[in-house]
Amino acid sequence: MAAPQISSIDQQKKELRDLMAEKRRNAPAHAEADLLERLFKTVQTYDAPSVAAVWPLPGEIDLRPLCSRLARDGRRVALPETTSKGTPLVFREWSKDSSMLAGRFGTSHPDGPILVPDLVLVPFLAFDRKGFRLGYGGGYYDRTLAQLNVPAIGFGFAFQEMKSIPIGPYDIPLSVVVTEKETIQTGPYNLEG
Ligand SMILES: Nc1nc2c(c(=O)[nH]1)N(C=O)[C@@H](CNc1ccc(C(=O)N[C@@H](CCC(=O)O)C(=O)O)cc1)CN2
Ligand SMILES: Nc1ncnc2c1ncn2[C@@H]1O[C@H](COP(=O)(O)OP(=O)(O)OP(=O)(O)O)[C@@H](O)[C@H]1O
Repeated sequence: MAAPQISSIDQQKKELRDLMAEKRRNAPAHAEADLLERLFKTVQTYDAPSVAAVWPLPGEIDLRPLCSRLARDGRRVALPETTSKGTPLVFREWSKDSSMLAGRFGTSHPDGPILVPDLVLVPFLAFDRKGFRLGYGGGYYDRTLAQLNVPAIGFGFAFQEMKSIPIGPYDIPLSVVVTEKETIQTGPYNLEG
């Protein structure tokens, strides 16, 4: 039987994914709190009534304290439900009393109504200064952002920066990338949303 064809971009992405997952396991402790603080301040510059965050997978940056803070600040908070492969994410409203349901690939989503966000916080394994990112390879955020057309704020640690991320035909650049060290304006939406 012939081996499955993997494009060279997909192969490069797989190698970067393995490297960045390893680096993230060694992240310093204070960096995460610094990142959440900067991310909160960045969200505050957007006039977005509803903000999509993510519920952490093991080893990921934990946005749960930020979710609570955004809700207290008067934003509606949405979290993604991981839909079947090849379809955009669906976002569901979260509040501190929400029950969480188990979803695909170990993800969790709130047992709440669908809420279309005005701003999306996007996780990544690696990013570059043009706003391109490397995710888990599901293509979920690219499909979702293509459909929503709202600003996307990427968040991660400074060491996740790469000189250049291999770009595929569907990759949509982030508007801003927030790390524990800086807030990098990358895309066309910038601060005005
Ligand atoms: N916390 C969190 N939630 C998130 C994401 C994320 O990166 N972090 N996503 C960001 O997109 C979406 C979920 N995307 C994911 C895509 C693939 C896999 C995954 O583990 N895939 C397996 C095998 C897939 C398969 O069976 O084909 C793997 O890659 O080994 C996990 C999450 C939405 N929710
Ligand atoms: N809008 C789209 N329409 C069709 N295919 C797409 C679209 N967006 C992404 N894909 C495909 O999905 C696959 C995975 O994409 P990619 O490697 O960019 O995922 P990722 O951004 O790393 O993952 P994620 O967004 O889930 O974190 C690729 O084969 C890509 O071509």
